[in-house]
Amino acid sequence: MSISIIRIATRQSPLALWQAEYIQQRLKSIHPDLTVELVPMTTKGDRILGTPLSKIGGKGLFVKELEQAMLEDRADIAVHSMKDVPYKFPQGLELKVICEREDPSDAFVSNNYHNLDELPVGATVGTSSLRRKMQILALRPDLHITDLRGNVGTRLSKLDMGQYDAIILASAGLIRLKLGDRIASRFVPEQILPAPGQGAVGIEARTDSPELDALLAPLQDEETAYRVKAERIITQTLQASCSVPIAAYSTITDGTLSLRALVGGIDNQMIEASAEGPAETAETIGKKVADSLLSQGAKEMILALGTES
Ligand SMILES: NCc1[nH]cc(CCC(=O)O)c1CC(=O)O
Repeated sequence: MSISIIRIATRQSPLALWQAEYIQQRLKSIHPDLTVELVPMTTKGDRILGTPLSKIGGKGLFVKELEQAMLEDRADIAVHSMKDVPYKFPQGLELKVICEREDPSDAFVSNNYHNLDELPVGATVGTSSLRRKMQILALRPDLHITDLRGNVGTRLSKLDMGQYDAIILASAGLIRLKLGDRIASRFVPEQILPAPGQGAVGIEARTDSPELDALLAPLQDEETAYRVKAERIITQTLQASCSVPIAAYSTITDGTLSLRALVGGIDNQMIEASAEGPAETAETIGKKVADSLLSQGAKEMILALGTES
């Protein structure tokens, strides 16, 4: 029996819908006879908006309902921002493909200032990401970092209402929503190292679907897949939840993958490691960097964070 329809489980935020529609269009253009439908749903993460993510159980809250739908055969695939996908998949589901990466950088967004250096002493910067917070404070210890949640549009309106001098968002999300003109400047990885997988979307589906796998395979971007694989090994090896400030970013030049990662602890302590090698050995490179972080006490730092507040 051959597959004639693919149902995409999706959240209803503008960014989630963009990603689902992007995959819908790509699948349709590769397989013109295929019907590709969206199955919109609301997740727990969408319902609880007032509390910092790190306090309510993390990013997994945004994927559970989608995963349930696939396991119960109400949907066939889910499209994720790779940086929001926990490293562990539930029994019966797996990551199938990783698509081409958008700009992986973090963006400085402000109506009054061009970059971090221009901000006056003690200015207020909005972000709920511990990864962004630790790296901004390393560059500018004087700044006040305050929480900022909600989807991209909500975050921008909070900036526009004057609650923050600047906010930090992923460039990729802004570009996809055609809000790229809100980017005042982009951070280079030496300033703010991106989150593992930032800017890449991936597709999750049931493990027992070889026919579906064949339909999805052409969407894979090999370079991005190696890079994201290397970056995600860090989170996986350290078994870090999203309440741990972790950054990992890699590039591939002439077949050589270079990976750098950071882990933050209490009192703005920060450790880092890097390694490189042939792109096909992405996993080994990831493990090498993770081992170096472990030997510098990453595990103890993470445990200390957990018992902090
Ligand atoms: N945490 C929310 C989230 N998840 C994915 C993106 C967009 C960038 C991407 O696809 O990596 C964003 C917005 C942001 O962090 O500003």
